[in-house]
Amino acid sequence: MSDVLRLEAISKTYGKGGPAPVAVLDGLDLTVARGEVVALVAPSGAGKSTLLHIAGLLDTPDGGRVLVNGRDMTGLPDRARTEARRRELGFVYQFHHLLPEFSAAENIVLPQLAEGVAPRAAGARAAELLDRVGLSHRAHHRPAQLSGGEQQRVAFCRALANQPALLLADEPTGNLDPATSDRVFDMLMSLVRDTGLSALIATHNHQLAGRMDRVIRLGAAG
Ligand SMILES: Nc1ncnc2c1ncn2[C@@H]1O[C@H](COP(=O)(O)OP(=O)(O)OP(=O)(O)O)[C@@H](O)[C@H]1O
Repeated sequence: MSDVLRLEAISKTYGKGGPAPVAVLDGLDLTVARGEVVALVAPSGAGKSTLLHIAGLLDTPDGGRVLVNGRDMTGLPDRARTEARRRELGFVYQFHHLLPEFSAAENIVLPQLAEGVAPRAAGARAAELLDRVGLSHRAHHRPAQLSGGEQQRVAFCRALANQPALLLADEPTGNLDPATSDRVFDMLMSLVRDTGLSALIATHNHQLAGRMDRVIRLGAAG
């Protein structure tokens, strides 16, 4: 079986050894299989961001193992983790975090150049991705010239630019009004499905969660 992501017995406590430790994750197991789209539903404070940071190699657990594409990332030096993050993972956040001084296309080209892709090929990939989300006509606009939904669609393209093995998304449409959220989420899902991408997508929206292959609930409610 090939799991793109495997979290084994993950535990995390903030402020360990201090006066007010907060145990957030305690022996958590989670897998995302190749091609699978998994929803992560959690009440506020249950540890969703903590989990995504650990899965995204941005934070380390106190105990347990993180495997990406079968490779144990636990205990790797920072540099190797950063490299794995850039090569294998794509991120989408609630807010787009696009570079304001660059155009939509440039925001998708830049991460590819950082990975050594030739400028012409990077440009072609950006154009193809923008076309898929219906934004070819906005390629040369800067983020401030785009609507919230358009900005988020560009952020999806950027996350997919280097063809990651796994997409991690934290409330990717949480910042948008409900109608726009539905439309933009549809685009994300078809982009993910068309490219056979695996994804772990945190959302408070149960309707959106229900459209994914599997729902994982964290914490008591959810
Ligand atoms: N650096 C930290 N030090 C101490 N406690 C922390 C720290 N970061 C997070 N926490 C606590 O850990 C718990 C989980 O935080 P986390 O950000 O993972 O929650 P979340 O599920 O993403 O919440 P939300 O949906 O509201 O963003 C919360 O109770 C939070 O207060």
